[in-house]
Amino acid sequence: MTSTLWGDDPSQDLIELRKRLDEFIITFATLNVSDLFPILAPFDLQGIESKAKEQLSWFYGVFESMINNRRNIGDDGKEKEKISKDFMQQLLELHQRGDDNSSLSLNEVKALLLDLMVAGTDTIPTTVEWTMTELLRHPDKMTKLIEELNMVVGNQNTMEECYIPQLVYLDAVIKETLRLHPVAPLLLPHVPSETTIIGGYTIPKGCRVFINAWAMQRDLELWDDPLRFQPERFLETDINHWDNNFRYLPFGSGRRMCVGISMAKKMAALLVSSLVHSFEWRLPEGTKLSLEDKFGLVLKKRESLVAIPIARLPNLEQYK
Ligand code: HEM
Repeated sequence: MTSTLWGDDPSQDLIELRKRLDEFIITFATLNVSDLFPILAPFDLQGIESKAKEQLSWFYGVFESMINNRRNIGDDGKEKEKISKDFMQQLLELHQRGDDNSSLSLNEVKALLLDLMVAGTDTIPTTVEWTMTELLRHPDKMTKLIEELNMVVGNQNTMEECYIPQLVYLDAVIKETLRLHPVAPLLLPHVPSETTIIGGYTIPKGCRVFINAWAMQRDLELWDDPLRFQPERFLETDINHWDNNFRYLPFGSGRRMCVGISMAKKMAALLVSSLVHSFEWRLPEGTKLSLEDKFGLVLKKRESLVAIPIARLPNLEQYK
């Protein structure tokens, strides 16, 4: 994720960055009484606001020093070429554009970098972990996926991105996992800019609205046998995250839906398919798979999945 955002900046301590990000996500997801009783907000009773400000200023300091490093890179062709494609460079170009309609302030650049780090870091590994858990719980679905991988990729090749469009069962497996285990179960809070009436309920301007996608995606009135892991349901119909019937919302909907969908779908598909194509997976003796989750900004497994990989490909060279 960080290499997509700002390439390989050797001045960054990635372990420290990851630790700080985990702490920031916890602060971000902590229930704040001021959100429920805005009159209490000035007192910051739990100290969440001051902590968040401190954490933000640490991240913004890191981004500022990276941006300054960028500015010090001269017109040396090689260096310029290396940084030209990363996200930070694209944002800085928008910052330097200087036209009022589309240029970004430096604070907006820093906020967007942090936004993408928070949104893109835990979501994909969590989706992969839930997918592998469901496949291990359902050996018949795992076998079907292995058969598809054998047919499309074959065991003489290594899984690569170019095979993804042909892996339709894999796509259905990931969609079904996101139906049962949406990583953002309540999406992100939305705030209407106008008072609206929806289904007879008045939603006042400025109030905070949470959408319970988790419950909608398990609703008996909307899905057949909703608690069953059944990827085939996505092969038989064309339910998709962009359709407008609002029963399947793993990436949200409308103008504020996830901006990372295409990266997320490709990375999750590449990771799951590489794991399943290259290895046979077994659970350690006596382990029972748990589906318990842990509520937070991202809906993670309560207990991490532990599984043992056994090489499946005939040629050990393929693992290098
Ligand atoms: C499987 C992985 C992912 C899932 C399930 C997911 C899901 C979501 C959901 C549900 C929202 C809130 C939408 C709403 O409230 O209507 C969201 C927002 C967002 N996501 Fe993702 N996401 C994933 C990966 C990513 C990645 C990899 C990135 C970045 C590269 C990303 C960037 C964002 C951003 C920036 C927003 C905020 C959009 C806005 O408020 O305008 N997401 N995502």
